[in-house]
Amino acid sequence: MTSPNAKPHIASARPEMTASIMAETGLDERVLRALVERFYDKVRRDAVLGPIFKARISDWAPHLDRMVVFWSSVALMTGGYHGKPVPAHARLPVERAHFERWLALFRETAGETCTPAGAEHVIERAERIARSLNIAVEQARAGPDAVPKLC
Ligand code: HEM
Repeated sequence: MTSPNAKPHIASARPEMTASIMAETGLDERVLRALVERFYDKVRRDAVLGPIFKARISDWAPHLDRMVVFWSSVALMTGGYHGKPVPAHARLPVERAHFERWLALFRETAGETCTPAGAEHVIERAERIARSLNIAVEQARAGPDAVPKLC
Protein backbone atom coordinates (compact mmCIF):
# COMPACT_ATOMS: atom_id res chain seq x y z
CA MET A 1 0.00 0.00 0.00
CA THR A 2 1.28 3.47 -0.81
CA SER A 3 1.76 5.72 2.20
CA PRO A 4 0.02 9.10 1.92
CA ASN A 5 3.41 10.65 2.74
CA ALA A 6 5.21 8.78 -0.02
CA LYS A 7 8.02 10.85 -1.50
CA PRO A 8 8.63 10.93 -5.25
CA HIS A 9 11.35 8.59 -6.47
CA ILE A 10 13.18 11.46 -8.13
CA ALA A 11 15.36 14.00 -6.39
CA SER A 12 13.49 17.22 -5.72
CA ALA A 13 14.25 20.54 -4.08
CA ARG A 14 10.63 20.53 -2.81
CA PRO A 15 9.67 16.86 -2.27
CA GLU A 16 6.17 17.46 -0.81
CA MET A 17 5.18 19.80 -3.64
CA THR A 18 6.61 17.44 -6.25
CA ALA A 19 4.73 14.49 -4.74
CA SER A 20 1.43 16.36 -4.75
CA ILE A 21 1.83 17.55 -8.38
CA MET A 22 2.66 13.97 -9.41
CA ALA A 23 -0.44 12.65 -7.64
CA GLU A 24 -2.71 15.31 -9.20
CA THR A 25 -1.38 15.16 -12.75
CA GLY A 26 0.00 11.62 -13.23
CA LEU A 27 3.27 13.20 -14.38
CA ASP A 28 6.56 11.62 -13.41
CA GLU A 29 10.00 11.31 -14.94
CA ARG A 30 8.95 8.35 -17.12
CA VAL A 31 5.98 10.27 -18.59
CA LEU A 32 8.11 13.39 -19.13
CA ARG A 33 10.78 11.35 -20.93
CA ALA A 34 8.10 9.85 -23.21
CA LEU A 35 6.74 13.36 -23.87
CA VAL A 36 10.20 14.77 -24.63
CA GLU A 37 11.25 11.89 -26.89
CA ARG A 38 8.02 11.87 -28.87
CA PHE A 39 7.95 15.66 -29.14
CA TYR A 40 11.51 15.95 -30.52
CA ASP A 41 10.82 13.07 -32.87
CA LYS A 42 8.08 15.23 -34.41
CA VAL A 43 10.21 18.38 -34.25
CA ARG A 44 13.06 16.72 -36.14
CA ARG A 45 10.69 15.66 -38.95
CA ASP A 46 8.92 19.03 -39.08
CA ALA A 47 9.48 21.17 -42.18
CA VAL A 48 9.52 24.46 -40.21
CA LEU A 49 11.44 23.49 -37.05
CA GLY A 50 13.50 20.49 -38.22
CA PRO A 51 16.17 22.43 -40.15
CA ILE A 52 16.79 24.84 -37.23
CA PHE A 53 17.51 21.95 -34.88
CA LYS A 54 19.47 20.04 -37.52
CA ALA A 55 21.85 22.98 -37.94
CA ARG A 56 22.65 23.01 -34.21
CA ILE A 57 22.20 19.56 -32.72
CA SER A 58 24.05 16.52 -34.02
CA ASP A 59 24.17 14.48 -30.80
CA TRP A 60 20.57 14.27 -29.61
CA ALA A 61 21.02 12.20 -26.42
CA PRO A 62 22.45 15.07 -24.28
CA HIS A 63 19.77 17.49 -25.56
CA LEU A 64 16.97 15.03 -24.73
CA ASP A 65 18.46 14.41 -21.25
CA ARG A 66 18.68 18.18 -20.67
CA MET A 67 15.06 18.63 -21.76
CA VAL A 68 13.83 15.90 -19.38
CA VAL A 69 15.62 17.70 -16.52
CA PHE A 70 14.15 21.02 -17.75
CA TRP A 71 10.60 19.62 -17.82
CA SER A 72 11.03 17.93 -14.42
CA SER A 73 12.13 21.29 -13.03
CA VAL A 74 9.30 23.23 -14.69
CA ALA A 75 6.44 20.77 -14.28
CA LEU A 76 7.37 18.94 -11.05
CA MET A 77 9.38 21.71 -9.36
CA THR A 78 12.38 19.43 -8.88
CA GLY A 79 14.80 22.34 -9.35
CA GLY A 80 17.47 20.40 -11.28
CA TYR A 81 17.69 22.63 -14.36
CA HIS A 82 20.26 25.45 -14.27
CA GLY A 83 20.58 26.38 -17.95
CA LYS A 84 19.93 29.68 -19.73
CA PRO A 85 17.18 29.28 -22.35
CA VAL A 86 17.01 32.97 -23.31
CA PRO A 87 20.55 33.34 -24.79
CA ALA A 88 20.23 29.87 -26.31
CA HIS A 89 17.19 31.04 -28.31
CA ALA A 90 18.19 34.67 -28.92
CA ARG A 91 20.79 33.50 -31.44
CA LEU A 92 18.35 31.27 -33.35
CA PRO A 93 16.54 32.33 -36.56
CA VAL A 94 13.12 32.16 -34.89
CA GLU A 95 10.06 34.39 -34.81
CA ARG A 96 6.49 34.16 -33.60
CA ALA A 97 5.45 31.58 -36.25
CA HIS A 98 8.18 29.19 -35.03
CA PHE A 99 6.89 29.42 -31.47
CA GLU A 100 3.32 28.81 -32.70
CA ARG A 101 4.46 25.68 -34.53
CA TRP A 102 6.52 24.52 -31.54
CA LEU A 103 3.43 24.90 -29.31
CA ALA A 104 1.13 23.12 -31.79
CA LEU A 105 3.44 20.07 -31.78
CA PHE A 106 3.87 20.25 -28.01
CA ARG A 107 0.10 20.38 -27.35
CA GLU A 108 -0.47 17.43 -29.68
CA THR A 109 2.29 15.35 -28.03
CA ALA A 110 1.18 16.21 -24.50
CA GLY A 111 -2.31 14.92 -25.40
CA GLU A 112 -0.78 11.66 -26.64
CA THR A 113 1.56 10.98 -23.72
CA CYS A 114 0.00 12.52 -20.57
CA THR A 115 -3.26 12.24 -18.67
CA PRO A 116 -5.68 15.14 -19.40
CA ALA A 117 -4.62 16.84 -16.13
CA GLY A 118 -0.95 16.23 -16.93
CA ALA A 119 -1.34 17.61 -20.46
CA GLU A 120 -3.09 20.72 -19.15
CA HIS A 121 -0.31 21.22 -16.57
CA VAL A 122 2.59 21.04 -19.04
CA ILE A 123 0.80 22.93 -21.86
CA GLU A 124 0.00 25.86 -19.55
CA ARG A 125 3.70 26.10 -18.64
CA ALA A 126 4.92 25.64 -22.22
CA GLU A 127 2.63 28.46 -23.40
CA ARG A 128 3.88 30.80 -20.68
CA ILE A 129 7.57 30.04 -21.39
CA ALA A 130 7.10 30.26 -25.18
CA ARG A 131 5.52 33.70 -24.79
CA SER A 132 8.34 35.01 -22.63
CA LEU A 133 11.02 33.44 -24.85
CA ASN A 134 9.44 35.06 -27.90
CA ILE A 135 9.47 38.47 -26.19
CA ALA A 136 13.08 37.97 -24.99
CA VAL A 137 14.23 36.94 -28.47
CA GLU A 138 12.58 40.01 -30.03
CA GLN A 139 14.13 42.31 -27.42
CA ALA A 140 17.60 40.78 -27.78
CA ARG A 141 17.37 41.29 -31.53
CA ALA A 142 16.13 44.90 -31.22
CA GLY A 143 19.18 45.77 -29.06
CA PRO A 144 19.42 47.35 -25.59
CA ASP A 145 18.40 50.86 -26.79
CA ALA A 146 15.01 49.59 -27.99
CA VAL A 147 13.93 48.81 -24.43
CA PRO A 148 12.54 51.91 -22.71
CA LYS A 149 14.50 52.94 -19.62
CA LEU A 150 11.75 53.69 -17.13
CA CYS A 151 13.87 54.70 -14.16
C1 HEM B 1 10.76 28.68 -31.73
C2 HEM B 1 10.81 27.40 -31.42
C3 HEM B 1 12.06 26.79 -30.82
C4 HEM B 1 13.19 26.39 -31.45
C5 HEM B 1 13.48 26.42 -32.96
C6 HEM B 1 14.10 25.90 -30.44
C7 HEM B 1 15.36 25.40 -30.69
C8 HEM B 1 16.30 25.07 -29.73
C9 HEM B 1 17.67 24.67 -30.01
C10 HEM B 1 18.30 24.55 -31.40
C11 HEM B 1 18.27 24.46 -28.82
C12 HEM B 1 19.73 24.04 -28.59
C13 HEM B 1 20.54 25.32 -28.41
C14 HEM B 1 21.99 25.06 -28.18
O1 HEM B 1 22.33 24.07 -27.49
O2 HEM B 1 22.79 25.85 -28.67
C15 HEM B 1 17.27 24.69 -27.79
C16 HEM B 1 17.51 24.57 -26.44
C17 HEM B 1 16.54 24.66 -25.49
N1 HEM B 1 15.19 24.93 -25.70
FE1 HEM B 1 14.36 25.48 -27.44
N2 HEM B 1 13.50 26.00 -29.22
C18 HEM B 1 12.25 26.54 -29.39
C19 HEM B 1 11.32 26.79 -28.41
C20 HEM B 1 11.45 26.42 -27.09
C21 HEM B 1 10.43 26.55 -26.08
C22 HEM B 1 9.03 27.15 -26.31
C23 HEM B 1 10.97 26.08 -24.91
C24 HEM B 1 10.36 25.95 -23.55
C25 HEM B 1 9.04 25.83 -23.32
C26 HEM B 1 12.34 25.66 -25.19
C27 HEM B 1 13.22 25.17 -24.26
C28 HEM B 1 14.57 24.93 -24.49
C29 HEM B 1 15.53 24.65 -23.45
C30 HEM B 1 15.26 24.54 -21.95
C31 HEM B 1 16.77 24.49 -24.08
C32 HEM B 1 18.13 24.19 -23.41
C33 HEM B 1 18.84 25.53 -23.17
C34 HEM B 1 20.13 25.30 -22.40
O3 HEM B 1 20.05 24.99 -21.20
O4 HEM B 1 21.21 25.44 -23.01
N3 HEM B 1 12.59 25.88 -26.51
N4 HEM B 1 16.10 25.06 -28.37
